[in-house]
Amino acid sequence: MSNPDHHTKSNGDEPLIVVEDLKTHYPITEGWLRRETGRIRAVDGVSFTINRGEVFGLVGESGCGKSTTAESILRLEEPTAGTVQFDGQAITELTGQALRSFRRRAQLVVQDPNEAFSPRMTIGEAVAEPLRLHGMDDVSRRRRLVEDLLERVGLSGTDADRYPHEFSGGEKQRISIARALILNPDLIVADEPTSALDNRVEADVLSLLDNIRREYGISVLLISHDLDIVRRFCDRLAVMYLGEIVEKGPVDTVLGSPAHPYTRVLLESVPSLDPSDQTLARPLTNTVPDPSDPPKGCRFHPRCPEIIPPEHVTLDRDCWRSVAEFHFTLQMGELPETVTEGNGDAAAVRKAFDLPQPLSDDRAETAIETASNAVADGNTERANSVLKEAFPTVCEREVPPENSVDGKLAKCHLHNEGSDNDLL
Ligand SMILES: Nc1ncnc2c1ncn2[C@@H]1O[C@H](COP(=O)(O)OP(=O)(O)OP(=O)(O)O)[C@@H](O)[C@H]1O
Repeated sequence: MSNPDHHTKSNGDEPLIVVEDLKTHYPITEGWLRRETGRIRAVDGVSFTINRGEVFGLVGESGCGKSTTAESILRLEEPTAGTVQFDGQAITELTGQALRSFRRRAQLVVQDPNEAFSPRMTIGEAVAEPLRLHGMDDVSRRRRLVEDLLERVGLSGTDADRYPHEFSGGEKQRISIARALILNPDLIVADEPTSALDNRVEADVLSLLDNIRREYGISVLLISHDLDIVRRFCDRLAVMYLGEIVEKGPVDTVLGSPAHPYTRVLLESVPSLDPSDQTLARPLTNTVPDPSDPPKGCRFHPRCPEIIPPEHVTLDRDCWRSVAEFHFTLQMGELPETVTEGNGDAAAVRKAFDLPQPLSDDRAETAIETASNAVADGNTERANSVLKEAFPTVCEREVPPENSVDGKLAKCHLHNEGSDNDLL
């Protein structure tokens, strides 16, 4: 691309972006003195790298911290801790000219192109605006660059004189991409770039992004909750849950043979003929915990269909899953409609959770009997404490390390070195 603002891109093999233990917390305040009473731990210790010219995907349910991660990388949010290196420089230390250069080299494409343009500015003016702001005063030169870029994103040079309302959503997103490209960036952050578009246009816009990164060697951070999009367009990805990355690695291996139970839940179906495997793709509980008070140990443990039983428990997998579902459903306050606390019907409690009577493990049976009686007596607090004491799990007790599993990293106790939990 001929661009006077062109900077020399480093061709080193080192990654373009290195994020280390990044934390971005939002304070929760109270009263007119705005006293801090807590913190939303939107991003809570994430590490990953983005290589030059690659598309890196960040996936996870709404609210898991994807946008906050992106905003922290772009310095739109101030990180609470950790570092982000961009081409070897810590972005939080940039000031003056270096900061301006960074702003030019890292561009954002937002979700909704309908909100990205002023209705009073022509498309040409909008696309040229970053050039003007960065000091290029030569109007005809700006115009040439804009026309060239509009053609590259599949529009015509003469479209520069038209206004945003004359374009469809997909065309507007192409124009947003042209605007992001005009300063010859090294990184484009695309935050759910097609969520406001219909499926047909979505594929066109994503193919455009893909072509552009191939043509210009630009890195793309693609944020999406849609695993199909990530599968088609990304080289590597990170899966986020409650402010943490639970699994990361090449797209083929992470989505082809996910190592983390949460990734399996996101994928929804385990490719297996064994129907009991299907239950492993369904979370134990539905509520995503509050990011200001995340669960101890593994943050996914109250929902994890593959939660590890205590060593002394000898139940088979399905039965243990029923016990765990009872335990955490009660803890999260999600009892099914068929269970009425305090109605004296302990059998209904067992039935609702598919807990056979008696269980094959005596200690487990005693605990389940006591806990279901406590629910039937309306004493869920006692039921909770009985279950907590009877079924201690490493998943609740300890924060899992990042374990390497067949070319991916998974933050899960199932893959701890020396663990035979893979057999579960
Ligand atoms: N400016 C803010 N102030 C306070 N809390 C915030 C702010 N921005 C985000 N949050 C909270 O931080 C958490 C992470 O939000 P974030 O938008 O990063 O998640 P996300 O994965 O991008 O979700 P979505 O897909 O819905 O955009 C959420 O609990 C959200 O409510």
